[in-house]
Amino acid sequence: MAIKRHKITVVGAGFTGATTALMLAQKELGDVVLVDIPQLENPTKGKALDMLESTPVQGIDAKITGTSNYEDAKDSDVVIITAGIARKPGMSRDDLVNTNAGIVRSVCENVKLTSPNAYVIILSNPVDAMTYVANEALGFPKNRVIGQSGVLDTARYCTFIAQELNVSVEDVRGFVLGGHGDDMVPLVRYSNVGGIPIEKLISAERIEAIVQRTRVGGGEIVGLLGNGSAYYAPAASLVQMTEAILKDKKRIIPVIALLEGEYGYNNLFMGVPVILGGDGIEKIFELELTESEKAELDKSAVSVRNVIKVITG
Ligand SMILES: NC(=O)C1=CN([C@@H]2O[C@H](COP(=O)(O)OP(=O)(O)OC[C@H]3O[C@@H](n4cnc5c(N)ncnc54)[C@H](O)[C@@H]3O)[C@@H](O)[C@H]2O)C=CC1
Ligand SMILES: O=C([O-])CC(=O)C(=O)O
Repeated sequence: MAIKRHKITVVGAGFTGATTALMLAQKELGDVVLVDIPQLENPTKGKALDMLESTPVQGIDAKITGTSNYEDAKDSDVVIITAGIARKPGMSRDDLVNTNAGIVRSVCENVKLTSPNAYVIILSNPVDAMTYVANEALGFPKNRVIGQSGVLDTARYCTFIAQELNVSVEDVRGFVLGGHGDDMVPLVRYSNVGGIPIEKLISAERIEAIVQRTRVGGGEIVGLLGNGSAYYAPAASLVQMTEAILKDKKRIIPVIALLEGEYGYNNLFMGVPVILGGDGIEKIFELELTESEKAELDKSAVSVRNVIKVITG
């Protein structure tokens, strides 16, 4: 049988969705279908066509199409969900929960019917709770329902460490665990630069400042943009996750996964380090945590559960 290109659907053709579609095409990860609501069908087609017309200039082979019809997205290998509203200054991600739960649920009902074998990556906020909602609506095996938070939060953390030391971002390694809220848990003990623990290179006071800036990193961008939230780094994070799956790279990265006993939590979707490869979430790593790290993770887990309670009652 002829080898076919991968098919990747991005639901939500707004800032994050459109940026993700372009970045996916630029990496030639597959053909991209951009889906938005029927009222926005023409602008969605227009964005996709504009991107497609950039491909000869960029020297990339990828079809990019826009639609509001899930039949066009049929049998996608990966579906990325960015549909929903974004926060504005003064709002928390949790303020989006009721509106976005309805949107994510209806999107997932369509995805379930048209791409039953897809690996689904959720971005819509509050993302831990939205991954829970997606899982309920999809009914897919847990390795195929994956939320994005940790790649982005870790990227921000590593950016700030590289800036602090004036070294290459390529040499910075770290992990941010927990929910995608202001009580996320950057793991300082597991962070290094070129193998050197950051605690040997940066003062405790400056590390604490980096941790705090990471925790409110999304809010920093929301404050600067004034009318929406981050999209370049979130899109890059989604592309890294998609690439890990489609190329079976077996990356070790933090994603939002269903926890069934890991770290002592049950029936909870939250950010933990996993192997992400051709079968989605292939393994969850349970890192050894100190008492204070575990207490921070517990606090973050309580926040995630409280948001889920808003929708489940
Ligand atoms: N988890 C994370 O790390 C991040 C999450 N986000 C979240 O991603 C979401 C999208 O953010 P942006 O792209 O900046 O917002 P945006 O407003 O630019 O785009 C959202 C798009 O979703 C579409 N949409 C709404 N209902 C839909 C439906 N039922 N079906 C298909 N499309 C639908 C809208 O028409 C709009 O085009 C927000 O909830 C935001 O908070 C954003 C950045 C990072
Ligand atoms: O802050 C927001 O609302 C969007 C987001 O999740 C992020 O950029 O981390």
